[in-house]
Order: sequence, then structure tokens, then C-alpha cells
Amino acid sequence: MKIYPFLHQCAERVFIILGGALKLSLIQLQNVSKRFAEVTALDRVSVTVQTGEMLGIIGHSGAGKSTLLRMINGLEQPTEGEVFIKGKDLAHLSKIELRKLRSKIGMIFQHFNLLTSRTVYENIAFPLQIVGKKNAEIKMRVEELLERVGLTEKRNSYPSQLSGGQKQRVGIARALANHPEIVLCDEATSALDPATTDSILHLIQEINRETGITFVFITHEMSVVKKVCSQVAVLEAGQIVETGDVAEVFAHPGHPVTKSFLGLTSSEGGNRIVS
Ligand SMILES: Nc1ncnc2c1ncn2[C@@H]1O[C@H](COP(=O)(O)OP(=O)(O)OP(=O)(O)O)[C@@H](O)[C@H]1O
Repeated sequence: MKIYPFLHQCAERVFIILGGALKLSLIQLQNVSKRFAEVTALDRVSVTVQTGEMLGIIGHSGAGKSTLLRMINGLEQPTEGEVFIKGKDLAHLSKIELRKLRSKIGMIFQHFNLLTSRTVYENIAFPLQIVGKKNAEIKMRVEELLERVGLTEKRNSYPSQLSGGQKQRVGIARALANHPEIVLCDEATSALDPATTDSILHLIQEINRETGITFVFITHEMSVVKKVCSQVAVLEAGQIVETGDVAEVFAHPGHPVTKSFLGLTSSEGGNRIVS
């Protein structure tokens, strides 16, 4: 193993562990609004995510979830308000700084977004090639990731030869390739059956525990939030209507939208099991 990548990985790991221990805010949105012509997609949204947390952002279609995710990875700029990642205001970063920061944010997609003409190995190698890693380093990292997501045997298969769960495992490995500090999951399990969803969520949970990587999930399924998230934010018509610790919100939902996601009527309390 070359010494530089090893030291680099160690430094990143130390940052993640220290960040978690010191409860540093990794992601902070302050009064963020986003307007597209007549549409207000986000309306004075404030969210704080600590290092190592698993945040679930739940909302109906059109609530603003994707827009919120795109704010976090700098693909969308707020009309008002600020987005800070590791204390840095994204609006004040140069293009190079923004690109560097974005290379530390992985993405997992509902429909996997794999390159169909490339093998499993090549899909995972792709983000490493983009940042100019050397072949030996790429090989070592891809082998490690193939093993971690349980796809070593499928290294030479093409996406069309994989099940949905296997495709998402490739998506996860690809998202982890550049040692991200944040992984954004855009409806990552919505195209999967319940058993496969469970295995993917279990894998993500294990990766969070092993690495301390912060995960942000957007979903319209409360069961996903319940299974993996520590914090939840409920988004409705561009506003966060309820937020907090998952156990607390599940036990005592306050807002009618939260209650409806939990399968409760507005007059009912919490404690119903969402499977
Ligand atoms: N680029 C855009 N131009 C115009 N309107 C947009 C744009 N992006 C999003 N919107 C609008 O902003 C609102 C929020 O959209 P967004 O995609 O963030 O919601 P969502 O909660 O992710 O929905 P879904 O679950 O259906 O993907 C919607 O009314 C949408 O039509």
C-alpha cells in the first residue's frame, strides 16, 4: 500500500471520528428559500445535520425534497438563505473549492444511474478515474468496495445482468469510492421490493457504523426513516413542519402531515408501528 493514500484515509477517518465526538455541524441550512419563477420549492428551511448522523427527509411528491438535496450538494443555489458544509458557506466557494467539496459528497439514486456499457468493476472505478487516481490505487479501492458490498463474484457483469438489489449495491460502492463524508440517498430503496429494501438499508446502516459517514435520505416512506434514521425532518409544501429525534417524533407526532405518514388520523397520538 502506498503511504500517501493510507495517511490521507487515516486523516479523513480521524476527522469523521472527531467530528462525531465533538458533534460538529456537518451540514447546515439557514433559512433557505428556493423559488423557480412562480413556484416556491423551499420556504425558509433550516436544517442541521451532525457528523455521523442519519437524517431522513420525508415528504409527499412536490414537497421540495429533491430541491433540498440539490442544495446540499451545491447543484442548486438558494434564492435566500445560506448553506454551510463543514462550516463553509457554499455561496462563497470558488468553482475549484466547490468541486473539491462535492467530490466528498456521494449520491445514491432510486434508479441506480449506472453506466450500462460498463461492468460492475468499471462503474465503481469511474468516480476514481474522474479525480485522476492511478490504476493501482483504483484497483485496490474497487476490490475493497466489491468485497464490502458483496459483489466480488459479479465484478465482470454488466448492469443488465444484475438484480435491482445488486444494482443498488454497485450504486452504494460507487458512492463510497472517493471516501465521502456525506452520502445523499435519493429514494434509494423506492424501486426495490421489501426484502431487498431491508438488505440495502442494513448495508447502509453497517457502513454508517463502520465509517461514521453521514447519510441524508429523502423518501416518502416512513418505514425507511424508522429502520435507519436517527433524525427526521418532515417537509410539506417547501416548509419543514416537524423535525427531531426519530423515536420522539414517532412516539409523539405533532403535525397532521407527520401523523398521516404514520398512518394516524390527526386526533390520534403516536406509538403505532410503521412496518
Ligand atoms: N428546475 C425547476 N424548475 C421549475 N420548478 C421546479 C424545478 N425543480 C423543482 N421545481 C418545483 O419545485 C417543487 C418541489 O420540487 P421537488 O422536485 O424538490 O419535490 P420532491 O419532493 O422531490 O418531489 P418528488 O417526490 O415528486 O420528486 C415542485 O413544485 C416542482 O415542480
